[in-house]
Amino acid sequence: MADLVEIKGVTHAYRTKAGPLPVLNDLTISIPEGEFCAVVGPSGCGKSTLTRLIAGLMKPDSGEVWLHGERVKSPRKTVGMAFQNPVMLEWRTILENVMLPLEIVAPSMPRARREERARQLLALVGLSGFEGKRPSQLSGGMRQRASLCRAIVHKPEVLIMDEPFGALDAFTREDLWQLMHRLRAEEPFTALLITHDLRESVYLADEVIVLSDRPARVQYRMRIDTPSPRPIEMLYEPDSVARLAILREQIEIAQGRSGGAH
Ligand SMILES: Nc1ncnc2c1ncn2[C@@H]1O[C@H](COP(=O)(O)OP(=O)(O)OP(=O)(O)O)[C@@H](O)[C@H]1O
Repeated sequence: MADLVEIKGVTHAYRTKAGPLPVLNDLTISIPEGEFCAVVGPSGCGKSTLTRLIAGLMKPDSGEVWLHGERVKSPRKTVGMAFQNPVMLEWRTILENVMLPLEIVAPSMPRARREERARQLLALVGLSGFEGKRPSQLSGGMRQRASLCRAIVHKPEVLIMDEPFGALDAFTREDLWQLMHRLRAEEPFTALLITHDLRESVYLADEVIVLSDRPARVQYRMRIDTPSPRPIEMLYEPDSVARLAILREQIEIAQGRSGGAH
């Protein structure tokens, strides 16, 4: 069976005043249904560009993007997205923010059902009692929890996350990592996570993909077969420490900084 997300030989360059800026170079990545894929790579190598291509917000110069066996040619309503700074509408309550994708994807769903679904997810992430608050009344971590609910409320084909935990303090970040595993157990999804945090990639992903410097190509892949949910202590085990060392070295190679001393 075809994988849920298929990126086949994608090459792309931005047109800039200074001429073409090649960002992706014959990139091929597949994510099977229900898997969690993390993409790491040097700053500016083209990771966010990849998320825009999957969401159908841009078309590649060559190559193909497929979702659920359908070629992506225009923006997809059925993709869930979460970013570093969640864009929440201040004039709507948290509950109404979370319900938003359902209004777009399932406009005929009765309001009571949309509300029930949003409340159920908010309870799952520990935000019961905050449904009526405005986004500015929540902490950064709470806003990110709500934004994750909004990203999965409509059961998206794929959940795309671009540095969603990057702006949070270390403790809140680890809390949210654990929450991701709980969410996966309750609400199975297929995910692509862009991150600069190697520990995050090892703790969360079934496969970690290291991209080379721009124009990005797949430089290295690592499978992590530890079943989800994973205890946070996993990160301190020798297997994880060894994986982190390999990934770190791969990033150094991608940045052209490896002296081969490791
Ligand atoms: N619309 C655009 N027009 C021209 N150049 C762009 C555009 N969007 C991104 N770029 C450039 O393309 C390159 C890749 O950008 P992209 O945001 O995909 O990288 P990234 O890996 O996500 O970066 P970071 O890790 O810093 O978030 C960068 O050099 C960026 O400046």
